[in-house]
Amino acid sequence: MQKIITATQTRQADQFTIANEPISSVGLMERATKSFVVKFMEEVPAKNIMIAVYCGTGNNGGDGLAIARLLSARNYTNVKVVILQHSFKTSPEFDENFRSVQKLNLPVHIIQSDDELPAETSEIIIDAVLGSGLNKPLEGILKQWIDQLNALHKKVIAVDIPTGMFADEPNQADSTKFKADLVITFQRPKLNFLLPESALVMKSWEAVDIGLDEHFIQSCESELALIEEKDIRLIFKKRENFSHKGTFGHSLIIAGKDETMGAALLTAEACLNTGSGLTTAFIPPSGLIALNTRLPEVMAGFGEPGWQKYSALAIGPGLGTDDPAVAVLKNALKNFRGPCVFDADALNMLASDKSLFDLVPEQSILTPHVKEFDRLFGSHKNWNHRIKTMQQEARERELIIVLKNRYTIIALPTGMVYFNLTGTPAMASGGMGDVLTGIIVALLAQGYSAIQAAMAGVYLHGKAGNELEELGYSVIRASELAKQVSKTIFNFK
Ligand SMILES: NC(=O)C1=CN([C@@H]2O[C@H](COP(=O)(O)OP(=O)(O)OC[C@H]3O[C@@H](n4cnc5c(N)ncnc54)[C@H](OP(=O)(O)O)[C@@H]3O)[C@@H](O)[C@H]2O)[C@@H](O)CC1
Ligand SMILES: Nc1ncnc2c1ncn2[C@@H]1O[C@H](COP(=O)(O)OP(=O)(O)O)[C@@H](O)[C@H]1O
Ligand SMILES: [K+]
Repeated sequence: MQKIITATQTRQADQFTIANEPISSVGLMERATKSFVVKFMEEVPAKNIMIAVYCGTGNNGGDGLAIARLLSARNYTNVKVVILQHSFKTSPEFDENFRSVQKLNLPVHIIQSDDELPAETSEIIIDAVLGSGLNKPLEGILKQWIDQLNALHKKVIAVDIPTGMFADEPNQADSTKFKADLVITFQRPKLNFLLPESALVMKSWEAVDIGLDEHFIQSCESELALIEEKDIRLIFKKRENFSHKGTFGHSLIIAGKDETMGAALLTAEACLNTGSGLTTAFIPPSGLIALNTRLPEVMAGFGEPGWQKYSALAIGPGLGTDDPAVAVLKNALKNFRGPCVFDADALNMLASDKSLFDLVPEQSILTPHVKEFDRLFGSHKNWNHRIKTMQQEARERELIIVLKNRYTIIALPTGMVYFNLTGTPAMASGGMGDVLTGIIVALLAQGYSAIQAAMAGVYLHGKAGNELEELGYSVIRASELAKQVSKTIFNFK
């Protein structure tokens, strides 16, 4: 688990590292920019490409100057520096790197407030204008310059954070930000990189280690963290020699209606492949032939389930929200006493009847996508706002809320909020959420706690997608992912 820290805490981590390593501030900048350059060289291997490094006059600008010098030392032959002198205030680290650059044979253009931007012929722009020191949206001449640069549609690689983008405060949708193809960021991704609004500003990001004091970072007060593979490895138990189907629990899936039987099949298939000992799917009779044909390992259930024999329940995929579906949900809420995952239409029914929502047992897992989330908890002005809501609701109702997205967010009853980084846009296809529900219920049935099942389930789901993408899938069918998950778990051994 890696804590996500704010811009202020990052500054404190810089200061702590400087004081305790010890290392000078400019030495830390040198280390950061060397890490940047290593990643940059992987992205842009052609040494003769024209590169313009746009620098501000603070430490992000200081980074830009150091990067220009380091690229030049690594035989990039067409590097120039453009300093946007929107203010006459410079940082000492900027000054020191400016002196170093002046000793080299690098073209340096200083643009002052009443100057026009010169024509730009470089193919690559490095954005080192402003970083985490941003304290207000861009305005005046700086905004004009960045608007002009955006209009050039060059390939832009930003240092640490795109100019004009706040790291952790909500960003105004219409404020000017320097649009980046790639952000090479220091030590940790910033919170806002993980939220969908960032797509307006940046296409991708890579975090590079700059040797900030990790002990200090992990001790920062933060309720936000990234899930790491090692966290999931700690969760997984090996299947024992004398284990049998009874060891791995019995999953109950209540899902599907005539038009959406596939949702039930996908949930059940993922559940099987995640190692549930037994799986029973309560589906309408119209789905029986499909179930028996496609998934002979799964038992079909009709009528009233014998609730006590099941270890875990998943309810909702493709279930519909008509009166019989409501009756089924009410019946489950009244009678089932084991761990539950509520998905899709179960969430929609909970949203339309808050008295039902209040019956959801503590430690249950809810897996809404954003629309289901807003139906449950009301509309939100932005994703930062959604995180606050899920944190509050998870705490108050003692639930595990899994808000699905590119980076799925998991809020725990403790108030901690985890971001999952596995997954790929190749997974953006129908039925993928049903598969996640099947994975989670299988983990619950095997005796993993709700927190473990949610975290490991989300991680595995995305990891299976990554594995398939590496095998050459540009789009992944949910049923392919449901198959892959068994191999993904195997790879964990
Ligand atoms: N050793 C270290 O410390 C390391 C630091 N590192 C690097 O430092 C970066 C942070 O640097 P930074 O704090 O100097 O801030 P930066 O983003 O360059 O801004 C400069 C100044 O601009 C101003 N300003 C703010 N908003 C504005 C606006 N809208 N329009 C106009 N001006 C505005 C504001 O000045 P003020 O308004 O307060 O006078 C601000 O102070 C960080 O992202 C990373 O790249 C790494 O090298 C690792 C080691
Ligand atoms: N761009 C993406 N990157 C990573 N994962 C994605 C992406 N788009 C969708 N997913 C994943 O696919 C699943 C979609 O869930 P959901 O919207 O409920 O699908 P459905 O209702 O079709 O089953 C979620 O787990 C989500 O995280
Ligand atoms: K920047």
